[in-house]
Amino acid sequence: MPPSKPHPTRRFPGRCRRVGVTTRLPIDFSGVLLNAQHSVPRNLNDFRAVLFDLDGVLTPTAELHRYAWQSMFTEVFAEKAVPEPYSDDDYFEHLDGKRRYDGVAGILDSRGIRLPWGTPDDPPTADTVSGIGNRKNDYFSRALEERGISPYPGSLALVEQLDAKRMPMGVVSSSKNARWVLDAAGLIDRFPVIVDGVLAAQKSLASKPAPDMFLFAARALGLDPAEIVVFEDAISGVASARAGGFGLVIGVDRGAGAQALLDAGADTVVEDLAVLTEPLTEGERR
Ligand SMILES: O=P(O)(O)OC[C@H]1O[C@@H](O)[C@H](O)[C@@H](O)[C@@H]1O
Repeated sequence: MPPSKPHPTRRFPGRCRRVGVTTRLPIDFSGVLLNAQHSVPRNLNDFRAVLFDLDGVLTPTAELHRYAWQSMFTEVFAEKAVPEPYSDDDYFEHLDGKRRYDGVAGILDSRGIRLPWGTPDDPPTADTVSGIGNRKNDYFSRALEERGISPYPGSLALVEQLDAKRMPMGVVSSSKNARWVLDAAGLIDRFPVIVDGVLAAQKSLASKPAPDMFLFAARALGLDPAEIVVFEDAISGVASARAGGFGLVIGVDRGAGAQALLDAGADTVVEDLAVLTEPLTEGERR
């Protein structure tokens, strides 16, 4: 199963190897929606690293999570005869961007259901918050295995351009499957810093919208949050980066809604990271 899949678990050093290189990120923001409440620089020359959320920012796995949550909660709500059916609004309000069991607890709470928390080892049949979360993980794992995953082309292009400029980059994802997804998408070697749901559990880092996971990544990079750009598609994730005092928070609208992301504290919202890539030169196009 994904969490125990044999990945080359890299322990990231206290300080990212590539930090300290003075990098320039000459991205032009003209034409991109800006939040009038914050002053957004015209370019990113003052920033020294980039942190990406994973599901819905680098890879279309938010779709798989949505499908898995919907399948599992439809089943569980039927078993428990819950009158208000599960809907996509539940996903964006209670689950998107949050750690697995926090999401389950949020939805159950919204329906007035209280269950024991259980432990991460609970089987998918257990009537506990953890058991229900693990039941969803079975759906997610099967879907990922059957369908596979590739990065969004625009996200891959931006990551490649930043990598070429030796920009330090990291991933901050609530998912315990993050390393599996990054590996399957061929991205894992791009990121010297990965803060995922497994590490968050080990270090007791609070779920987004608390800033803990992003702040942990900033410390691993050896940088002040104000020096770092964050890309996030979840309302909870945008709020988390804003609460952490990150220098620039770019919302990626994959369904949460541009206004909701701006309201949560995004400086700007894009629909795809491709709009931030530099155009290819004639030679590169050939
Ligand atoms: O159950 P996992 O793989 O640990 O993922 C937890 C959460 O991870 C987040 O990245 C996703 O946005 C959520 O949809 C998901 O529920």
